[in-house]
Amino acid sequence: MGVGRRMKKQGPPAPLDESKVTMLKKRKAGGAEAPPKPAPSKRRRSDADEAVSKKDAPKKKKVNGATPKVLAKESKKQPAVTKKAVPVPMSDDDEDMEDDMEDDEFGDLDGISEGSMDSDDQVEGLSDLEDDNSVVDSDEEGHTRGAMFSDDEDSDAEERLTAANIEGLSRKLDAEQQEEEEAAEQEMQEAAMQTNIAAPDVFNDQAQQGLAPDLQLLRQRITDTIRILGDLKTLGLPGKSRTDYIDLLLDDICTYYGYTRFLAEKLFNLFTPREAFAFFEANETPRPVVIRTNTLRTNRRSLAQALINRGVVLEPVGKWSKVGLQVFESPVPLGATPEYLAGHYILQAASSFLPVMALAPQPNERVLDMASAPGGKTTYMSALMRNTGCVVANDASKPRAKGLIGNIHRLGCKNTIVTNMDARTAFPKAMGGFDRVLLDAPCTGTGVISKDPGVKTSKNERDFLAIPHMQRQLLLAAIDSVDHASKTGGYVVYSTCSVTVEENEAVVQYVLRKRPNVKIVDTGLGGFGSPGFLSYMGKTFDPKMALTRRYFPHRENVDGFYVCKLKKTAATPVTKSDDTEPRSKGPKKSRSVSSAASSDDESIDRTPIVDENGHAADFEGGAFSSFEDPEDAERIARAERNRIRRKGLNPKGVLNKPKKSKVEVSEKTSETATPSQEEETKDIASKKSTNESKGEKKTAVKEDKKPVKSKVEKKDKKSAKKASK
Ligand SMILES: C[S@@+](CC[C@H](N)C(=O)[O-])C[C@H]1O[C@@H](n2cnc3c(N)ncnc32)[C@H](O)[C@@H]1O
Repeated sequence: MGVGRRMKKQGPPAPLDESKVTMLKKRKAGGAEAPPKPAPSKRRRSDADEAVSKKDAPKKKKVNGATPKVLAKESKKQPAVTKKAVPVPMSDDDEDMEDDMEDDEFGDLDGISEGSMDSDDQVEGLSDLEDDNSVVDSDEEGHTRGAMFSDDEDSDAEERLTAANIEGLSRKLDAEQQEEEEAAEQEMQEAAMQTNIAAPDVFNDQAQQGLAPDLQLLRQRITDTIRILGDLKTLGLPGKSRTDYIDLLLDDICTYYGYTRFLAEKLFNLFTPREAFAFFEANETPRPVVIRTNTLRTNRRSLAQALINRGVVLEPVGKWSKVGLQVFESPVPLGATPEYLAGHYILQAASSFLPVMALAPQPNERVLDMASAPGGKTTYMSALMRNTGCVVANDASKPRAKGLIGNIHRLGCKNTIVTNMDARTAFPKAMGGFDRVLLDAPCTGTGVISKDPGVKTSKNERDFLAIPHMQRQLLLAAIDSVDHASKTGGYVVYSTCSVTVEENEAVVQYVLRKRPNVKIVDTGLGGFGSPGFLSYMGKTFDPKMALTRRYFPHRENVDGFYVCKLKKTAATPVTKSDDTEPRSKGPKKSRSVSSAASSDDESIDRTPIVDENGHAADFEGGAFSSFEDPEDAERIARAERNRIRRKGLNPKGVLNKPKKSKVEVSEKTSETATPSQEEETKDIASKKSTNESKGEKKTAVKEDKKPVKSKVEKKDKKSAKKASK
């Protein structure tokens, strides 16, 4: 609450220093030579100033079609069930794609979000983030707005640019201050109300008196319940437990914001009750409109100048990006300006810059963008690589791939190849050995509810099983497609626009188990964002999970996002299915699973897999196996012995005879599968076998029968017949 979120800066924010704006405005009025005067502490603008600027100011359309004041009021007073989030302008690509999506061949990916469909630009990786002095945040103390865009252009140009933009920024600041004042007043009223009521009886249902709930009362009850949960001992009613209060709160959240109980609970569990409320609230307002400068065509200052000349009010998105511009007001549609059509920028959510910044692709590298449409991140990568090297931009959806191609052309990316394949099976078979891979995975979209409120009701339990399953498969394929011996890279970045643990930390944890040849490394995104979870609902994760980053709408005022960077330290060993060599004892030799590797012995990578301390890792029966797991093997053997005993035979005698094992059979059938697919499938099978052996021993025995029956059983029957004769 408080300042409208669209007006709030993104990133670790500090309020805009109004004195700097005032100072520059005065300089503008009094000539460039006018000495800077100290800014008034309370009001930014004199009444005279205000009158002049109000008279002179052209009537500008807010980028979202509403004034910030109105927005703020809406967000404060109106509940979600009746209000709609103010729409963010869509990029041409998004609009084009809407119809196409209907008959998308990937209709089975219904529950999947395309994420924040935007693109990215010139970020030179971590080092640039650290020493980016050219981008000066407007809120930073001790510098003037004259240094807003960069330090490599003459100050006159800067002055003109700033002066043209200043009026809009000044209006923005006024609106912000007014909102702040209103919010503070409301907060004081709420606080006064709350302190008067020692322990409100939230179970006395006044909110639902008629047919429709009284949303004002409902909201009050939500805040009351949260307050009580913060001090249950003192404020809780006798006989009412924490669970009772949480139950009531969840019901109210569902009614007020319009979520299914299933999703409300899932999201609620990520936070404290108070923070959960802030999260649900933030999902009701759109994030700020951000554009990314395409540095293949222009630079940020020139772009800002051109747009300001068209009456757009903007500001650098934050110190963390050299290429982002946050747009506050625009009298022109941002998806149709000459600059847009000329490919000077792309509409792109701020959070979607982050995975590319973490990946930090370098010029002349070979990079794969596994799920790339509509290409916000692909085109950013291309720009960072200065149109050198090669970006393979893949997407499984043909209609979406068309939008991707459109963006690639518009933005002038010449180092990009578009492919249209299912990345789970295509990579690394079709292509491998990349220096870096980005997997911006299809997800449930719980981080972008403000853009797509349909998520509130459309995502069910099945989605939260099927989508993480797909994400795991894709991430294994991403890892297998990277060249661990790359001189410049060897990195994979995994990102989603979802905030659930199932789609983020749990997926990463799964691949760490399956691929001990990768480790989590720092994203290089600095202190921006929160660390990944180290534990959740009784599950603990790799301690390095803290290096992964989470972004939330209510914390950073960006779309909910997750970014994890992995470094591949050794080749992925081949699984048995494509290992034609006899197995030797001791540390396993590994083989690069590139497309060539599966067919060409020359490319066998014999680098032993080492752990972080450089010791050869022993994967016998370990992370790369499934039915080879000792406990599975033991279960299978026990079931087999029991089966033979039930036949009245001696298991020792029968089992010593040579026979075909189930593992061999299953290997043959899965010969065509890629390693990642195969392991994922085996993993599910292995889980199944564990469940069966726990509760359904009979089924397990029955399943084990098949491969053995053909040879051993027939022999047994024959010898039994002979004996009876
Ligand atoms: C989050 S969106 C990608 C957004 C894109 N990275 C960007 O920044 O513009 C996820 C994409 O994954 C694609 N996708 C879904 N399943 C896939 C698969 N098995 N292989 C490749 N792409 C897939 C979807 O078509 C969708 O375009």
